[in-house]
Amino acid sequence: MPRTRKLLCRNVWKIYGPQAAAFLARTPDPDDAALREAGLIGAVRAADVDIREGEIFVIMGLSGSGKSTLVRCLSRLVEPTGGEIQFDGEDLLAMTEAQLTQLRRRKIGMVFQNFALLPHLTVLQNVAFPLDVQGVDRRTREARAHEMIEIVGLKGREAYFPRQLSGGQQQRVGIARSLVGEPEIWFLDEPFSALDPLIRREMQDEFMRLQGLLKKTIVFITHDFDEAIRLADRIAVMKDGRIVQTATPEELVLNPATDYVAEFTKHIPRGKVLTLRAVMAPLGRGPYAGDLDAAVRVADAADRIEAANLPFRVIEDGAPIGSIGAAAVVDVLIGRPRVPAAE
Ligand SMILES: Nc1ncnc2c1ncn2[C@@H]1O[C@H](COP(=O)(O)OP(=O)(O)OP(=O)(O)O)[C@@H](O)[C@H]1O
Repeated sequence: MPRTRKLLCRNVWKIYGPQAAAFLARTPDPDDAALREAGLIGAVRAADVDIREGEIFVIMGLSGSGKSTLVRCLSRLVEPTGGEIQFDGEDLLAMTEAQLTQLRRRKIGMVFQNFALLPHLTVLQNVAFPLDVQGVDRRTREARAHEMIEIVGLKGREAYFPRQLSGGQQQRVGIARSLVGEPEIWFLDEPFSALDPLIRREMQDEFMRLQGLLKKTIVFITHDFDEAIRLADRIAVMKDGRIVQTATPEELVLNPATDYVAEFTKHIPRGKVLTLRAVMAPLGRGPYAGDLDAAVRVADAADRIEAANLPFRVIEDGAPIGSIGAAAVVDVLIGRPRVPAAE
């Protein structure tokens, strides 16, 4: 996993209601009762987030858990009531309005659930719009917009208006527009929630393909745990304004921190989440059918492993670290607990 830190939050709070800042100064870690008594809403409570360059960081939680508020705090679209936020090592909360505007224009791309396209502009004009605001000349911005439209698969529809496009196509325009300024960090707030399930899956695949090309740092909000599992390098699970656990999908499934997290992970097919590293046996004497990467998910390697007569070596950083055979794969797929033996 990439290590350079992109965005750091320490003890971030967003409390809505009268004199929230003074209240937080007096009561540094208010519980439910203290907030209720003061007539305040703790939308984000003591959030710690550490987002690394190039990762897909998903914030997952049910409606009202504080996801949107937290993400808006990260770009100061919402002013945090307390805490510390660093963007590329710079103190976000100390920035002036002008610095923030520059930061949002040049470094941040955003996509929302409701597409938020400008209805009277064509696809080309919508995608080029952020560059227009930045004062980029027409030739350059249209050339960039054409490039992005092609990347999201809408070539040929440049002259259409949003109303002439399907929901999935409109969201592709939103995605192209959010990327046209070449942001360093990409915030997506429930971008696919308004789409029907089939199109939604297609857009998730498309999103992963784009990320393979662009390798952005991504903060992705969803209330759908399946979506989180499919897309995330790491997931922060929120409940009542608090982050209850931040972990890889695999860690969440193997070691849920609370019953609440366990409830989400319960129905997730293990093979889709567990990697070969998590289920492999010690290295034996061989012979082996071949090598497989330790980070591959069991479900993705299952066909190959089951079709072979011999086990595979599991490789990490070029070195063999274990072995995996068909029996172990079947155990994971049917959810049978097992102590792995060397193969
Ligand atoms: N401007 C506001 N004034 C008062 N309370 C607010 C405001 N914005 C959000 N809240 C409250 O903060 C809490 C968190 O809201 P938020 O929108 O961040 O949740 P969410 O997890 O993004 O929900 P959803 O998935 O429904 O968008 C909710 O209880 C909400 O009612």
